[in-house]
Amino acid sequence: MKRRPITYSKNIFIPVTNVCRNKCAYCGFRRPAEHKDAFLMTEDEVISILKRGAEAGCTEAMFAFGESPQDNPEFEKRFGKQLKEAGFENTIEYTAHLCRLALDCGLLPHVNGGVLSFDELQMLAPLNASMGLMLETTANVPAHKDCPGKVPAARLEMIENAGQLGMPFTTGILIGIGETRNDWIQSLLEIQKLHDKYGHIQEIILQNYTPNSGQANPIFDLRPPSKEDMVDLIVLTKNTLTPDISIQVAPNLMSPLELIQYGVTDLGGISPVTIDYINPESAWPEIEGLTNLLNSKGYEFKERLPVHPQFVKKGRYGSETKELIEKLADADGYRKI
Ligand SMILES: O=c1nc2n(C[C@H](O)[C@H](O)[C@H](O)CO)c3cc(O)ccc3cc-2c(=O)[nH]1
Ligand SMILES: C[C@H]1O[C@@H](n2cnc3c(N)ncnc32)[C@H](O)[C@@H]1O
Ligand code: MET
Ligand code: SF4
Repeated sequence: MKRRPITYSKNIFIPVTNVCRNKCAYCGFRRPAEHKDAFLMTEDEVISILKRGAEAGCTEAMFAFGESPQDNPEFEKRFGKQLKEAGFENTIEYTAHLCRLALDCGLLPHVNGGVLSFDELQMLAPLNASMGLMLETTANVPAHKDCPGKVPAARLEMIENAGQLGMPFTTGILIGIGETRNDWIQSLLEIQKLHDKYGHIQEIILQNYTPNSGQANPIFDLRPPSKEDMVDLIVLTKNTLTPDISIQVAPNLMSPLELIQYGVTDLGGISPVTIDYINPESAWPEIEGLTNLLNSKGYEFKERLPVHPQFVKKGRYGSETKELIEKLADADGYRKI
């Protein structure tokens, strides 16, 4: 029997702001608003990355950034003026504008800005090919101390809201953060439950916690998963979720060659242009080399859009992305070559 292809999306990563209301112990991306390296990207900075992405043939602009930065008065003090002068009340309004710029440059937005309210989701949904939020885990782990946005119920609620809005959605679980194996199963079951209700989950990311030098918080209860842990998780996922949900691992965090045979179907966003701002020391593999390697092992490696083929074929994505998706997709819903 012919295997289904392994897919990926050629993307750019736009980290709109690294200020965040949460303090995840594993995160090396966040900076306190008063820190010298805290930033809110300017429109010109974003445009410059968008242009480089378009030139390199990317189709996805992934906006991943700190959650509700304006909850922090220091953020308002330092960046409020920059936002207001650009004409925006808050980061989400600004992100909507950046999504429009991405579409103008020929790139399809995928926003993951942490927990968003229903109204915020509703504002961004038409401008996105798909959206995302990692569930992380259904467990209350110490690594999520002082993280209002990592309360499992808040995350599940947003994933449910995205389902009500009909958005193709990426979620996932992060392992090695103090959870148990039973928590993996509970997390998978909650994700499947929402998918049974709304049919909107396009992929589940199985992310292995990876230490990096940016971590500002004291590290407790964190353990980088072994290859064996990831294999167990992949097999569990394959046996728990319906097969219409892609199983994604990040090829810069663990060698995909040793994992794909267990049921991985997707390698997520790979960028020829930007680094992975979440794990900056973990370089992206080069796409051509990875393609040859996978082909030599008998796998087809196929480029998709940030919205998975079955949703492309159903016309299910943000209304304002329709024209570009129709231009970029082939008859099977993959990227046209
Ligand atoms: O480069 C990254 N891409 C991440 N992506 C993007 C992902 O790799 C792809 O862009 C999606 O498959 C959409 O095509 C995420 C997307 C989400 O919706 C939620 C979480 C992530 C996490 C990461 C990440 O840590 N690094
Ligand atoms: C964007 C996503 O990146 C994940 N994330 C955050 N920090 C790390 C890390 N050190 N290693 C692996 N994944 C991480 C979280 O799951 C978040 O939701
Ligand atoms: N801060 C958000 C979250 O952790 C988005 C990804 S991390 C920059 O959910
Ligand atoms: S992982 Fe996301 S939510 Fe957690 S501190 Fe980092 S930026 Fe904030």
